[in-house]
Amino acid sequence: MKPDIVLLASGLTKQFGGFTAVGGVDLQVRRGSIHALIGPNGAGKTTCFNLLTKFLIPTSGTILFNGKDITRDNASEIARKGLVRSFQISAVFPKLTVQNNVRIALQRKGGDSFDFWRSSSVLRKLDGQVEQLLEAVGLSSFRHILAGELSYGRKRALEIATTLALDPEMMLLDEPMAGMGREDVERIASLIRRVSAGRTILMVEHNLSVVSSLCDRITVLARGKVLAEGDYATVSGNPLVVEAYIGTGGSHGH
Ligand SMILES: Nc1ncnc2c1ncn2[C@@H]1O[C@H](COP(=O)(O)OP(=O)(O)OP(=O)(O)O)[C@@H](O)[C@H]1O
Repeated sequence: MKPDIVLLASGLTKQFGGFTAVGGVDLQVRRGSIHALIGPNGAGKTTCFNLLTKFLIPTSGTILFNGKDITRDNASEIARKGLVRSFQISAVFPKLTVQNNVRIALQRKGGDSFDFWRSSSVLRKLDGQVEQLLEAVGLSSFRHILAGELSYGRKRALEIATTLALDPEMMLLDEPMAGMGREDVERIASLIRRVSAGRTILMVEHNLSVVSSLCDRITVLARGKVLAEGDYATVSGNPLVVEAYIGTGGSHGH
């Protein structure tokens, strides 16, 4: 049986020269949860995220995915194991239609061979999957639009579709709401809630109202360390968290 803790980081540390950006972070992400990593500016969220998604190599510490050590794996190795970072691995091609972007993502998962294209039954199956994914992210009526012409929020929805095409067990989202207007934020939040069924999601997110309504569990980082952890009510009521946010002028750059 797979462990209840799908992603487990222990003593995760990253130093840049003499500066410790992340220092001894322990993180446990429970299977099936939506988990957020928050914290004031410079807390080490991005560095931590890059360590977990293998964009950076830790100075020390270990990362286990489904109980297996992935500390030394690269980004494509962990993607094959079911741990996929959205918005990076799933690049969107702006000159292709929405539909073809999803098709290519599915084709990648399928192995990308010549035989693949020759079999019409495989092609029909693929069409069905494209349809399902477009529907899942609310882009069915935009299928023939070039991806580059989509609004910002819909582009993000397309990125989620191309990530879902890989059918990841765990999705890592880097600030999914960054740069969005309120309407898009609500649309993407409900999309994330829908696609979280049967998966685990870890996200770095600055928008605290999104975090409060979407996430089951929140880890607050400050100065490269875990300051608090729990549900939103617990962490937002923690005086250390309030102080950390006030001390650095908040997380929104005001
Ligand atoms: N490549 C690097 N070289 C040197 N220092 C770095 C590097 N990357 C990050 N840092 C430093 O590490 C600290 C943590 O940065 P990080 O970007 O992880 O924080 P963050 O919580 O994501 O901040 P923000 O909310 O502002 O994006 C910062 O002080 C930053 O200047």
